[in-house]
Amino acid sequence: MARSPRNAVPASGADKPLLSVLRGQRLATPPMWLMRQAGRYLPEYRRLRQDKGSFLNLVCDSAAAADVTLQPLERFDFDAAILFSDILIVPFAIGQNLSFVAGEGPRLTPPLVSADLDALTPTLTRFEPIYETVRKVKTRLSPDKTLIGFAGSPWTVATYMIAGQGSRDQSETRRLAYSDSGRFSAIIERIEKVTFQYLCGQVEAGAEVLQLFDSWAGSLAPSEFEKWVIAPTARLVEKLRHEHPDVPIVGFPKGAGGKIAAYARETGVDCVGLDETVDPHWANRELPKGLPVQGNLDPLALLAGGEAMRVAVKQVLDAFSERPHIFNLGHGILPETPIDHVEQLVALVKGTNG
Ligand SMILES: Cc1c2[nH]c(c1CCC(=O)O)Cc1[nH]c(c(CCC(=O)O)c1C)Cc1[nH]c(c(CCC(=O)O)c1C)Cc1[nH]c(c(C)c1CCC(=O)O)C2
Repeated sequence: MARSPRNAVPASGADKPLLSVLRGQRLATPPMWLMRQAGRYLPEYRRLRQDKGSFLNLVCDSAAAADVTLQPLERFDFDAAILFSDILIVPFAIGQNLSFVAGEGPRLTPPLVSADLDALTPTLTRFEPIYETVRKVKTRLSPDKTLIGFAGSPWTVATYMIAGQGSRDQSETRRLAYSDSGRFSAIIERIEKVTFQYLCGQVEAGAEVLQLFDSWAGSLAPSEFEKWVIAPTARLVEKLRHEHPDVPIVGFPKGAGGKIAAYARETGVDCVGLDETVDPHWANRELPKGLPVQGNLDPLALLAGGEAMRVAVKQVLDAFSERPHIFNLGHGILPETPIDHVEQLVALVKGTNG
């Protein structure tokens, strides 16, 4: 099925390569950014992070979070900045307590596996510092760069809210979805509603693209995937589209394998993010013609660097040479990644490596 670009390119976005690709144009040099590009592999991030004490303090300090958002663009010729925040700010605003335990990951209390949704007191003012970060970044961003806002998908956010933490196979959440689908639907719908408000707030503050991170999309059986990944994402995309028709939406159903084709056809996203386990040639064959894709270099190829990285980069570039493509990793950059490998990657993708 051929796909025509949904939006005409407005004058304000005409000189932003990332927006051009999201509107269906193929560029000879793909625009690029890296998931988790602001983070622990950067010494300047580690310094600021230490000064602020906790990750949540850093996220809620708009001036510092704006600095962190822009740090990677000061070093590398990336085409986009991604708001420095976290997908778990939504459960925080829905009323769970949020903390990040060093070496163990996030904690949300009370976990909804035992607590009732109605016991939580929504506090949407918890979004205010994030919107302020967006405004601050926007005033400092050069005109050819794009600011990406984001949220987690309802399914992935639900897995954290229910377990109260990350989980290996999301089994508590998958079990609840089968055993009490009414209660589970209510949780999904609450997340969907608050995420919609949150993303609209980001756009109103200046975000130009939205990405939905669905990190645990891969853990669901196909019919459950339809119910809890595709349907809520499609509803969210439709509402956002109605409110902000010019803002492209990238969906990233990590680990979804062959179900990515249905995701691309049925959710209405403008671009599909691919993780590194997806064969780019398969994706190019199976995804709707003309649909932009984002990805999907293995973060470990970047970590390894050298000839292995060069080969892997070429495979990704070649596979998507006839489709609108945003170059990215298949998942977040690893904290141990050497900075000079990132420099080499940018040179390879941008063709400035001689
Ligand atoms: C599942 C998920 C989370 N957060 C996110 C996801 C979806 C993507 C994915 O699958 O990685 C998304 C996220 N988290 C962060 C961003 C910022 C923007 C970016 O640079 O991409 C984004 C887009 C910052 C962060 N979020 C977190 C850090 C590390 C915090 C620190 O500095 O200690 C950063 C930079 C913390 C976090 N946040 C989360 C976990 C599980 C953890 C702990 C694990 C870890 O430390 O990597 C939840």
